[in-house]
Amino acid sequence: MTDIDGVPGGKAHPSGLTRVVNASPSGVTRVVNAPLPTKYGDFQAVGYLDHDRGDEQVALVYGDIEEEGMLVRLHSECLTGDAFGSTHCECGPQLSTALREIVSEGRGIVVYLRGHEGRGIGLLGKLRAMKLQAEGLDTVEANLALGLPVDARDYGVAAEILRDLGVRSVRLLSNNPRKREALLRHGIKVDEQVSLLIPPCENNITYLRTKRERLDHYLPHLDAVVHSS
Ligand SMILES: Nc1nc2c(ncn2[C@@H]2O[C@H](COP(=O)(O)OP(=O)(O)OP(=O)(O)O)[C@@H](O)[C@H]2O)c(=O)[nH]1
Repeated sequence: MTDIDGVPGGKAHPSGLTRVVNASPSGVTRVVNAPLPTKYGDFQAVGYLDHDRGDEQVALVYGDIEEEGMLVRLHSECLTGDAFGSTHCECGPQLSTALREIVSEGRGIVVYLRGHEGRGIGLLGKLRAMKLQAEGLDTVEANLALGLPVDARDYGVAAEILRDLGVRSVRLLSNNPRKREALLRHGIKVDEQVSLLIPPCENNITYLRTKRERLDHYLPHLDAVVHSS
């Protein structure tokens, strides 16, 4: 068990508010731990600086950290879904469900991945892709029509953050097999992939079917939905 305030090599920042830990060789620095009470439960927000990309990253930690088998969600940033409640995708409900499941388990971590917006093509790229989807392309075709990769996300920073927190193996809350493969590649064991199935709605059923058919996401619950498109 690792206490996130007791990181080896950690030292109190003169401000007394932050804790600065030496940069790890892999390029993330833990900058601050702050209590984050939420409507789901009381988390610790652990803030990191990613030196390679310059991104500010955050991990939400609930309960005591275990080295093995932590329930972990790697959540790709989605301003439209997470903050605005867009029903184009299921990102918002996936985030809230993950936070709830972690609280109900008593421990777990959400790594909220900045720089992953739009599967890595950025907010403006995603909005342009959404416009093309409204005109009839699917989510894969839309990225390609813009001359952008279908999925440009890298999970190296997520693995570095998990390692810094003292996590060696996870139960991964995700329907995307590529996240599992990416974590394994970056040296974090995945004991289990725990699906995060959100009931579809009229606005996202086509998008979800595309993710299942073209991006290999595990979404068996879509079979139960009457085909409307
Ligand atoms: N390019 C693009 N990205 C989108 C679109 N809708 C949502 N996203 C982004 O997709 C990312 C989430 O990826 P998904 O493929 O939905 O799910 P995932 O994270 O791979 O898999 P799960 O772990 O099961 O959620 C977020 O960064 C969203 O901003 C879209 O229409 N086009």
